[in-house]
Amino acid sequence: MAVTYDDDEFGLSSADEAEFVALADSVAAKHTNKRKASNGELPPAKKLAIDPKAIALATTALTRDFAMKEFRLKQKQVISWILNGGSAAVVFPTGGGKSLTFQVPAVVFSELDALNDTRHEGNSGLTLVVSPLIALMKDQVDSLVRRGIKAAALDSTKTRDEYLETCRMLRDGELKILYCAPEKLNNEGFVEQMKYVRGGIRLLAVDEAHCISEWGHAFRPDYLKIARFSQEIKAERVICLTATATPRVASDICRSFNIDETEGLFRTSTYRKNLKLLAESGRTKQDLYPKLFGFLRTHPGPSIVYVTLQKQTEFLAADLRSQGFKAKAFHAGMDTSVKTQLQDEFMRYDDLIIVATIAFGMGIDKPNIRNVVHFNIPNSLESYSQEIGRAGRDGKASHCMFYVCGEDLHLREIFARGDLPSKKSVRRLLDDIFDPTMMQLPVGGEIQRNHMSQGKDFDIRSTTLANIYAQLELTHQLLRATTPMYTKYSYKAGSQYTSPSGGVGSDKSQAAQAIRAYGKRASTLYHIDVSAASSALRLPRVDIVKKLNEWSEAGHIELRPGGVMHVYKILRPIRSAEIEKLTTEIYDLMERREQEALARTDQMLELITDRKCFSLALAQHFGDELPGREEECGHCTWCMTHVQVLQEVPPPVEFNMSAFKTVLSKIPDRDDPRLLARIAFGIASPRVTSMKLSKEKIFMSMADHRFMV
Ligand SMILES: Nc1ncnc2c1ncn2[C@@H]1O[C@H](COP(=O)(O)OP(=O)(O)OP(=O)(O)O)[C@@H](O)[C@H]1O
Repeated sequence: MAVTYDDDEFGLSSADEAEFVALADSVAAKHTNKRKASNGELPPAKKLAIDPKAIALATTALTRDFAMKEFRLKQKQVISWILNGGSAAVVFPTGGGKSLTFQVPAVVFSELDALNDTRHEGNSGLTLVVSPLIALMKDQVDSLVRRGIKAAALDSTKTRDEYLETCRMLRDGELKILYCAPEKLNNEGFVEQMKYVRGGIRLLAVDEAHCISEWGHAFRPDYLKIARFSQEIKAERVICLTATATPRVASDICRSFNIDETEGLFRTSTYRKNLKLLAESGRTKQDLYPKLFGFLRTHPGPSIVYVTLQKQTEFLAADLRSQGFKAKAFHAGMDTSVKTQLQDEFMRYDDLIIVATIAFGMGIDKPNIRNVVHFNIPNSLESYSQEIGRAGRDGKASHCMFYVCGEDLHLREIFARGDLPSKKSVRRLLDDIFDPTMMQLPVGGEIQRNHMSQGKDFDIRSTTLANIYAQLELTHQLLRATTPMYTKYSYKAGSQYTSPSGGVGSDKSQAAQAIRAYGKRASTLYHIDVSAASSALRLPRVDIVKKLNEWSEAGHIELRPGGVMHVYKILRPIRSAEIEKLTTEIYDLMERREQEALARTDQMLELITDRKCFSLALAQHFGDELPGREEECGHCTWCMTHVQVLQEVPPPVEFNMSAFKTVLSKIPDRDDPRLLARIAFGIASPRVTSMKLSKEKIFMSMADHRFMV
């Protein structure tokens, strides 16, 4: 069984690559002069005195634009701090209303400017929101636009016309809020565009800000670049939002964005008194099925059951249906249309159980979810807290059940250990990045590297690879990612493509000729290597990409970009002798991350196996207490029974030499001991996949052993 990882649905955009560079240039040129002070620097952000007028405007906006009666939690404090010129970190629980803390200021800035006569119309600047989920961005933009607020998102789903309209609104200073994915910050054109946006970046909002912390459970290298981006675009102020931040992660966020930790950190209690945190253990997974069925029978209502693997969602949903429940599976591998339909159904019905991977839930704002069940061990206390936070938003009693079983530990260990390559792999990767040709290049020169093939060649997962590049970029300041390129495109051709007189046939431009000459047909698809065509014909590749996009938008072809080539600028020279040290530093850091990932499982288990109130333990993990400093919530499994939940771990097994010999007999390679251990334990990797081993009997044949043995 190969482990399929679920991740958020975000990605590099296809249609915008060529457009962005060209259009950003024109926007940049137009506004360069307007915003720069005489020394080329922006004037420092002007701090407003705390202004009751600002709060009055915010309150009016709340009712007028958002149709809400009053502010919740610390929304008002945050908004006034932001309007006052401060940067903030906001830690509100899931569904706490974080979005409003940047949306209200975004609307109010221009009104405040008019009132104080500080800026002319159209110069009130932009609120830029960096958010990892395309679906979430879309929901928020749709809802803002419905309310008459000028908002847009830049992502791969946008048509050319939508994109151009966004650019026009930016130029005219009409746009109030722009959403983008963190990957966008690698796009040079975009960074330039944001540097010179009309009125400047008044507010940079960073959603899911815990991803910037290396101590966080969901660290994402692209997030590390946001702090640098914020400085480069001279954002006047920043707001970082998260539902889960331990004190250490919150400090990290504040430090990265220069946020005043005493005054600019707004944290509200994570404790939700209507959530009953429950746990039960079983010796085997089989023991837990009847318990789950019984629980769902006695606790009816909309429910989410979280499992780890995509396959499990299907199996368990089928099991539940056979027991008479209305249950459906959901995971990231499904078609977008199916996922959207499932989400709609879940919103509509009051008896549907969704069995899902972690891909389900972000952006689901259903008030009456009665149960959130974890049928496997959650990733971390942070994920657990976020996932259970989806229950009972209507304030009514809801149940959060965690079924724990020793068998699941293996699965968690697979996840925790999957990202660490062998040290040799890291060294080979670095030798490939810093190859002799690269070493000859001057500072400022560019190198191109294909992550996909590097991952395969050196047996490193794509997330790990991105991490290593981020370290080279931010920690070691050797490289800097710039706009990635699609080297290869595939397309399906419509009748217009082949007709000599149609729109495409009559196109005699050089780019059109290049496509016709280099687009090679293979069954139903044409494939074109844009870089090869570009260098052979001495034609800028951007022209070919533009033409492909143009035909695609006109409906003549159906375009599918592929083969991303990452482009890096050289920031400083490196000597060959440095590479060994660099390898050790990078490897050591990744090894530490592996240990932290393992520790997160332990923390998750301690929460429910300790002799302690679950709600208190969870609150304390986030640097919080129960209201009134109570020691017990009174409604978790511990408080209700005062009996410890025992996690039944299978006893360790003796090392099985014959099983190991079988592994050795099937794998002739002896260059990487970790590869052998991975196969025996059941950890997939690019090399394991390319050797087609994950379906072999030896794969996971020693899953009952400890990995380190
Ligand atoms: N002051 C308020 N009064 C009434 N409803 C509010 C208020 N603030 C926010 N809401 C509503 O609460 C819901 C959750 O808000 P929002 O999506 O901003 O939460 P969030 O903190 O971003 O949650 P998540 O962590 O899940 O992203 C939304 O439906 C929003 O309209």
